[in-house]
Amino acid sequence: MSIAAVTLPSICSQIFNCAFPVRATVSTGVTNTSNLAIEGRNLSYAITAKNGKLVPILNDCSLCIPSGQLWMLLGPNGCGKSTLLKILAGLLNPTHGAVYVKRPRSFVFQNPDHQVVMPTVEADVAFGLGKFNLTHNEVKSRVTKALHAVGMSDYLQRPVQTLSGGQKQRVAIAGALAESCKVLLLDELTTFLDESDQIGVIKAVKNSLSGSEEVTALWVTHRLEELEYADGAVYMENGNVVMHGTPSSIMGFLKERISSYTNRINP
Ligand SMILES: Nc1ncnc2c1ncn2[C@@H]1O[C@H](COP(=O)(O)OP(=O)(O)OP(=O)(O)O)[C@@H](O)[C@H]1O
Repeated sequence: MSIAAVTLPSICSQIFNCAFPVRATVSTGVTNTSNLAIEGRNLSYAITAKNGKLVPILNDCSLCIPSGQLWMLLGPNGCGKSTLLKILAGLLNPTHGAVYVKRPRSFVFQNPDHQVVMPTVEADVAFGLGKFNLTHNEVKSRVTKALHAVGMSDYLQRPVQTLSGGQKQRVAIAGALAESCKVLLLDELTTFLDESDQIGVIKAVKNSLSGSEEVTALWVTHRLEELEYADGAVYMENGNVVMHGTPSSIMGFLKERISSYTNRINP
């Protein structure tokens, strides 16, 4: 499949049955008029090097992700995945372009030991709810529901230091869900996990999207096998969004790439 066949506007119009773009833009972002949870348009990001020169990290990246779906953000080391995710999380400001992400949004970090801060699972998931002025019963109900969504109901009183890496990631995701987060931005959560923890976390994310409230997840990964759990994927190289589409179209494209590379080095 050629890259041109799956450019962003064609994918957006296939998914949403509309032309791209169909919305008003303001200088600080994008006003969303369709059922998109995440939209980035022509996003660029550069840093200023010590010699004062601008070093481009992202070049004119566009993507759109429908509500209620799990999408993967894939690409080789250093292509800009985490930078793009941080822009979507509001942790970095793009040098150019417009971004819309449904609120509240939550960024979950790679290292499971950086995720959990309280002594028990229950206290950790409840931690972020302090700002909402909820009753004790409301807190309890949100914590229970969120832990159920990630398959951790039986761990309510567990000291967090006794959890595996994947269980810590699931507790962190439960914390975001308890806060009624609409968008989960997940940065290479499975990097430090063994295979069973890895699958447990992906399934927990998938399950957390199937509830009544529409939660959307964007998952950064290196692992192609994780694509099978996704509803869609964005593939990046060298600071560019190269392709945006269904997992099978991305997989086909990557297989073609790998086989042409293999043919070149081993004719
Ligand atoms: N603050 C910074 N200063 C200098 N270079 C940076 C900075 N932030 C990112 N970069 C560079 O930008 C490029 C993209 O980094 P980024 O972390 O977004 O890539 P990535 O695709 O997430 O990589 P990985 O898969 O290895 O985590 C890399 O070459 C990185 O070294």
